Amino acid sequence: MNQSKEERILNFVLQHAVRGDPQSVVDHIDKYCSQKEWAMNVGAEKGLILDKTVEEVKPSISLELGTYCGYSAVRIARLLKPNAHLITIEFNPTYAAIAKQMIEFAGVQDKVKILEGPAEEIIPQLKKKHEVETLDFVFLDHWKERYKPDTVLLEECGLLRRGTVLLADNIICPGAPDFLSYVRNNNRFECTNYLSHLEYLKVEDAMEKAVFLG
Ligand SMILES: O=C(NCCO)c1cc(-c2ccc(F)cc2)cc(O)c1O
Ligand SMILES: [Mg+2]
Repeated sequence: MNQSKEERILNFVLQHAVRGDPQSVVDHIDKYCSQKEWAMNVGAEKGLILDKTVEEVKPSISLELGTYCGYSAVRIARLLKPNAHLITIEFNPTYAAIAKQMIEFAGVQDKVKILEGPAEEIIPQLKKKHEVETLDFVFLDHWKERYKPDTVLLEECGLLRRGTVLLADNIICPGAPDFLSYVRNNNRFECTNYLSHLEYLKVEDAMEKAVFLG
């Protein structure tokens, strides 16, 4: 049976990257996806914005919406302090299976918990089932039409606290217009826009940081 693009990305990493080295895994995914097949990883340029945000926040508990192949989960986990954790939610079971192997190969499996299913079902379970109090950092990179409803859901579930930082990918391409107007017109969020480019291309894209003010 023919391999999927995501399996080809994973195999390239397994064959060429250094096991237990998250930077090597990140670099090899970027190498494959810039030279062979485009894929929707956040990529190196927007990845630097993600890195700077994680380094600034120093989160103890982070949530990622949209795992895909695990690129940004590995990217975030490599920067986490000891005993800090990332929960990443992926709707697509095939992607989740690839990401699990990617995260284990990178050696960050003790810092990352992958939860499979729709975010709108899992978010309400985070407090009781996954012992989350409040979130320090949220990376939004799943279905763009879910950014706004899931942000509202995070707030309704009491998962945001004063200073929780949301960082959203793809604000221009594909775009998340209802999310953008929601956070920018809501006086409980302090927003900053970071202009960049779509992963592996010259196409414009941006990330939006929205700090919850409580
Ligand atoms: O849908 C996305 N993510 C959720 C997947 O479950 C996504 C899409 C694109 C993209 C696709 C097609 C195109 F033509 C341009 C952009 C880029 C991204 O960074 C993304 O995160
Ligand atoms: Mg994205």
